[in-house]
Amino acid sequence: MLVFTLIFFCAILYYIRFRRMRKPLYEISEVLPSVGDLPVLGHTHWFIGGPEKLLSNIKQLANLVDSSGGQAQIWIGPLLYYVTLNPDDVQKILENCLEKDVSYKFLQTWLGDGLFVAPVDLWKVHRKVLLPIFHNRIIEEFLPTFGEQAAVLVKLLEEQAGKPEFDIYKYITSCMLDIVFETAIGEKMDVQHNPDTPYLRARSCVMSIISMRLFKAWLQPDVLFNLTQYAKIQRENIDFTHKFTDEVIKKKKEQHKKGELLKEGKKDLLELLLNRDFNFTNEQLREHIDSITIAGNDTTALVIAYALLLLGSHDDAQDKVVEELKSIFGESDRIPTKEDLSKMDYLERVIKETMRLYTVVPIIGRKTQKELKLKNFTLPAGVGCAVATFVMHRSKNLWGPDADSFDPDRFLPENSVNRHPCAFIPFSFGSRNCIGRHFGMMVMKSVLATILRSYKIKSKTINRLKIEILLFPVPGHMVSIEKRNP
Ligand code: HEM
Repeated sequence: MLVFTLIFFCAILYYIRFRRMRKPLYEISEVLPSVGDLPVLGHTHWFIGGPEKLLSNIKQLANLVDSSGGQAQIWIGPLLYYVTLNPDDVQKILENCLEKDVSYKFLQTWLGDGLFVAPVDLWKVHRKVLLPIFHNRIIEEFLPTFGEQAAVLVKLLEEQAGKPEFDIYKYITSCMLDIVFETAIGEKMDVQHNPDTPYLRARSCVMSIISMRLFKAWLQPDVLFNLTQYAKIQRENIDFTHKFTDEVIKKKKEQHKKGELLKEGKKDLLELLLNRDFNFTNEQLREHIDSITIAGNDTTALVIAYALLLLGSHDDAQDKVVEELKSIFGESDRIPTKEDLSKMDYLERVIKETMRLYTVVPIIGRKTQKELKLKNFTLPAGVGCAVATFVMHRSKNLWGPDADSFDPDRFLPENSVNRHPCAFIPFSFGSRNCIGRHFGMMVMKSVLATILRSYKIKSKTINRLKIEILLFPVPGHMVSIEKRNP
């Protein structure tokens, strides 16, 4: 009885302390608008269901937020989030809140303190060291790799030419894996010819478990997750992927020490990091390299595949891209150069419009570290901020009544002059934006230009989407292709 009374009192004391520590959150919660919440549950019920249901729930909730003034509080279990669709507030959040939200902790088990998830103090130091290796001048050195791998892709796609529709995403993601591995670590993986390796299986297994955990409330507490078989499977597969990168780093460091790496000419990102005057530990190197190869692969592959789906259902836009490519390349089948890419204005607008309509990183999560003064409220420290880019990118308030339709010319300079800098943020915004955005734009242009010079694409419109960390179409990226110059 005594023990029970003691536990009871301890629990009460803990609860009082917990409430007191979180007093500022409850105070702001009194004034922030709320929509779609239930007593006790808050908004947790909106985040239950499979990946497709989840996306449609989030869209419904966002519509409620939009129609009630564009900002609201969302409670997921004990976590308070502020959601705003107002670009001024989004700009303040992305410029001032550099700490990632707690939901990124599931990625941290894998990527440690890699740039993508690093705590802000460490991130500040490491971002400065990594920034120069993503300079345009360096990315331009990778153009031959982009072109060569895109040519392999075009060759492999021959097996589908003239046949019924197929999922083109698996071809593109293999091509992007080859590009990202060669440019990041100098390894020619040849995934395009060998898509089923133990390393790639391990990688996709970890991705699926993390994605599942992110949206299944009961798998989130470590104590519960560790009781499931997923915990063991995740550990084994993470260890496997870590071992792979560790071995590459060990080999490269030895070559670096012995002076065996080329002094001049093209270098991969890992070599460039070893050349920086900064002593990364092997573990930090692995965390950065893994973050880069993971953040740079599916994102770019998805945008390329969505662009093909959109062009496949908009013949006029596809014809315009092909005309532009003809004016640049004529009959030549050369690999795109820096000058070629700089002339692809219409293709660039197509890519931007694709990223607006299909924002592959649909939500960005940050956390206030200190008080943040917004237009109507001052948020205390410790509030999660959810920036729903995929909702903002289709907002009729920001993009007009035809926000849902495909119109690359929205991105003509004359149509963009009055646009808010945070109305279109597929690569996020502020100092913690995507470090690989120039890499991404160049690789997407190179690969799309190479595919579209060889094939005519046909597709139906996309009507079912799901969220699995990134934004995927439920039926896959189904297209049919025909050779342009058989
Ligand atoms: C279409 C292509 C891409 C899109 C849409 C994209 C989008 C994004 C977004 C939205 C963020 C911020 C995420 C957040 O704050 O939660 C981000 C960060 C990041 N991206 Fe990208 N990305 C793309 C391509 C790439 C590429 C090609 C690389 C590397 C080769 C890359 C590496 C990174 C890294 C390392 C970060 C973390 C940056 C930091 O926290 O300082 N991304 N990306």
